Amino acid sequence: MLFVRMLRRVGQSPACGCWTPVLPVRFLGVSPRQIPADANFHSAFFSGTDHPRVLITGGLGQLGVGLANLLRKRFGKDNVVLSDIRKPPDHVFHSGPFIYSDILDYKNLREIVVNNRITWLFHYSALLSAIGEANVSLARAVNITGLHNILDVAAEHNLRLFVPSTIGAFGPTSPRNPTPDLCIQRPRTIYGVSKVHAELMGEYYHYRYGLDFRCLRYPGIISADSQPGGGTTDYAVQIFHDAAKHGKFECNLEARTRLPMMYIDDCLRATLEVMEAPAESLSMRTYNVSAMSFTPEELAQEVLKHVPEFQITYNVDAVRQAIADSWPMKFDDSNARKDWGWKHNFDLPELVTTMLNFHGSETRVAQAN
Ligand SMILES: NC(=O)c1ccc[n+]([C@@H]2O[C@H](COP(=O)([O-])OP(=O)(O)OC[C@H]3O[C@@H](n4cnc5c(N)ncnc54)[C@H](O)[C@@H]3O)[C@@H](O)[C@H]2O)c1
Ligand SMILES: C[C@@H](O)[C@H](N)C(=O)O
Repeated sequence: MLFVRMLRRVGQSPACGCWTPVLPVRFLGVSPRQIPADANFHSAFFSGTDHPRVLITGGLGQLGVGLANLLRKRFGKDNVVLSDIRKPPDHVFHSGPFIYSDILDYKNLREIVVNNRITWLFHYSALLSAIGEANVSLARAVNITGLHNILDVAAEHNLRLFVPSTIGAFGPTSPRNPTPDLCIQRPRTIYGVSKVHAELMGEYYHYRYGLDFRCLRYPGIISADSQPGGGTTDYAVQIFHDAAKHGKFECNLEARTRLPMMYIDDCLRATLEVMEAPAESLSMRTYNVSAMSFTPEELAQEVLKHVPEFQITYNVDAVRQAIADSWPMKFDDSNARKDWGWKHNFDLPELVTTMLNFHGSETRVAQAN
């Protein structure tokens, strides 16, 4: 299929001297789709009763169902459409609108946005760091080509767009302890490269076309009722299942590998908060967000307080270890705290108690308490 993009310049903004909304328009067939020159791309206003209509892509992964639950509580069940290319389990299918959406299919994306009158888009589809290294061409397609489709559909339909980035957007030449928002970003994974690309493209679309792009760099996210999708930080989720069930865990990272981490409730709340923040409060469009930072050894010590017989052993995965060694050890998120009031609720002790309470009701955690 031939995609041709037309850039339409409509004049210069007096405030910044930059071009005011200039739109990429895709031609599918012969008729160009044009958007009124006076369209407001910076912020859509929603009153208390006029909620955003939300689409979540890649929604059946570790984070999407939790995000849908949070957004449905806030905006109403029917205003949040979850989508993925996989078949949803029964409880997800019955919990609110679900739709098939392949982000590589632009026409399908556009149909969904139009038919559901979408105004906010949370773009969660991706291949994560470890699985991306095992399948570089698919990661490149989903994480880069897919992102281009998302940016275009968001710009064409005046959506507010959230795209998560990651600690993986930094590399061995970045300052690692702490890692600030603005510094060298030369990641060595296809995942990291695609996320730096997403940050830069989103910001470019913001400054060039007025797209309301918002992005947080998440740490490794730890969740109790959803499984991670093939990342380097997955050990910090699996350890709780294994500690509660078997009283032991084999870790695929070295004992002293320090990485930034966050409990899922903090991550999803940060996501909603940055999307609801007034545009004037955002001095940047891509922010680090942080909560805690620990090593497998430190995590195991905390688990031991709840599961006295717990044992951790190490069988290091060379690919994951090399990735982890190139990532930040600690994240500097002072800009998020200053600009839109970010504040985490879960530190290591609360995280471990919460995770083991979830997994432990009929296991050795319960017996120990
Ligand atoms: N989980 C974390 O620790 C973490 C940390 C930092 C950033 N992030 C980012 O947050 C987002 C969500 O992460 P996650 O952990 O839920 O990921 P995940 O790997 O668990 O889920 C990704 C989803 O994308 C879907 N997907 C793959 N190809 C697709 C396609 N062509 N079209 C539509 N969907 C497709 C998959 O089916 C999957 O359900 C990702 O962008 C990820 O990079 C996650
Ligand atoms: C850190 C994050 O992006 C993901 N959990 C990964 O390890 O790939």
